[in-house]
Amino acid sequence: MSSSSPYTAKWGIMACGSIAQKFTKDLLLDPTSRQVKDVKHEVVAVASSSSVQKAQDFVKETGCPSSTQAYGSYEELVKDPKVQIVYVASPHTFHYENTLLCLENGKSVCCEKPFTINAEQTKHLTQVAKKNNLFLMEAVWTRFFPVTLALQKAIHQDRILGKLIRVKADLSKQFKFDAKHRLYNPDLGGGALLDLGLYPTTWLMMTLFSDPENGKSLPSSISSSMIKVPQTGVDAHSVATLVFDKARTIGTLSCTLEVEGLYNDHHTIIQGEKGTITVQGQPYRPEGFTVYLNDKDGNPGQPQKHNFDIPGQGMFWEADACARDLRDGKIEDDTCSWTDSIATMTVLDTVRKQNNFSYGDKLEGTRT
Ligand SMILES: NC(=O)C1=CN([C@@H]2O[C@H](COP(=O)(O)OP(=O)(O)OC[C@H]3O[C@@H](n4cnc5c(N)ncnc54)[C@H](OP(=O)(O)O)[C@@H]3O)[C@@H](O)[C@H]2O)C=CC1
Ligand SMILES: O=C1OC[C@@H](O)[C@H](O)[C@H]1O
Repeated sequence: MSSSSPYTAKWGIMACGSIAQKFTKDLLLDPTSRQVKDVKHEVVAVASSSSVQKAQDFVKETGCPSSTQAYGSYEELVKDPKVQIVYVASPHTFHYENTLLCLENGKSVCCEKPFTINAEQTKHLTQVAKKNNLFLMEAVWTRFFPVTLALQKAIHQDRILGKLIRVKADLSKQFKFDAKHRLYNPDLGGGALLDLGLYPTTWLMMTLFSDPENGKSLPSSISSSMIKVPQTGVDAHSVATLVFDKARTIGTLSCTLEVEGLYNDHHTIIQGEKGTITVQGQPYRPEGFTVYLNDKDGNPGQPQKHNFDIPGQGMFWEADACARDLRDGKIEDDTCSWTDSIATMTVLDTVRKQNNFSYGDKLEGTRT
C-alpha cells in the first residue's frame, strides 16, 4: 500500500437500535467531505440479538453495501474474521458483557457511553484489552469534535482565560415516562445520570480534570443530590459539585429527564481569571463557543463567536480516531483515554453511592 492510501477500518455493528443507525450512516459518509484523507471506514457486518431480519433491514435502511453480512446474534458477529473493530450499541447494562464477548474473540471495540455501569467494570475491560493487545475505547463522541478540541487548546495551551476558576455544565431532556424504556428501566441502566449526566461530567473532565494545573487528579470532593422516579427508582434529576483542590477549581453538573434545556445560549460556562467561555449546541453535539474576555474593569467584553461546521451527525470523528489508532497499533486513544473513562465512571459511581442508587449486585458485578 502506498503511504498516501487511506487506512481502512473494518467495522462490525453490534445492536441495531437508534444510535447504531446514526453511527453507521456517519461511517458510510465519504471522509473527504470532512477533509479526512488518511483513514476510511467499511461496515463489513451488522448483528442484531433480535433477528437476522432486523439486521438485514438495518443494512438496507442505513445504506450499507449489499456485501455487508447480516447476523441474527452477537456471537456470530464476533466470530467473523473480516470484522476488525466492533461498535457496541446495546443499552448500558449490556456494554460490559458485550464488550467482553468482543475482546475475548479477538475484536477491538468502540463501546457506546456510559462505558459500563460502574468504574470496576470499566477497569476490568481495560485489563482484558491490555492482556489481549486489543484496541478499546468508550464512544464519547463529544470529545472528538473540532470545536471541543479547539476549545481545549484555547483554555489549556493558549490559556486565554488565564487560570481556570469554575465550570458549570448541564444536560436536560424531557422524556415521556415509560417504565420499560431504557431511560427509565433499571434493568437497562436507566436514569438521568448515566445517560445524560455523563455529558456534563465529561465537560467538567475535559476542562477541569484535564486542566494542566490539575494534572488529571480525581476531584478532592464530590457532593451531590438526586430525585428519583417513584415508579422505577432511577434518578430523574441529579446534580453534583466537584472540587479539584490541586488547581483550586470547582465544577457543577446537572441533568434531568423531565425538562428540556435551551442550548442556543449555552450548556456549559467556563470561567477563568481573564474571562468566560460559553458553549453552544447540544451538550453531546457542540456547535460553537463564545469567548468574552474581561475589559480593564473586569466586565465581560464583546463576544467573539467560534462556530464549526458538522457535515453529518458528527460521530465520524470518533470513528476516524479509532481507525488511526488501529492503523498505528495503539490499544488506547489519547483523546478518550482509559484514564478519562475510569475517572468519569468513578465520579458517576460516587454520585450514585451518595444517593443510595445501585443497579443491584448482578448488574454491578464483574467477572474477575
Ligand atoms: N452517543 C450518543 O449520542 C448516544 C448514545 N447512546 C447510547 O447507545 C446505547 C443504545 O441506545 P439507543 O440506541 O438509544 O437504544 P435503542 O433502544 O434504540 O437500541 C438499543 C439496541 O440494543 C439491543 N438490545 C440488546 N438487548 C436489549 C434489551 N434487553 N433491551 C433493549 N435493547 C436491547 C437492541 O438491538 P438488537 O435487537 O438489534 O440486538 C436495541 O435495538 C445506550 O447505551 C446509550 O447510552 C444513545 C443515544 C445517543
Ligand atoms: O447519548 C445520548 O445523547 C442524546 C440523548 O438524547 C440520549 O438519550 C443519550 O443516550
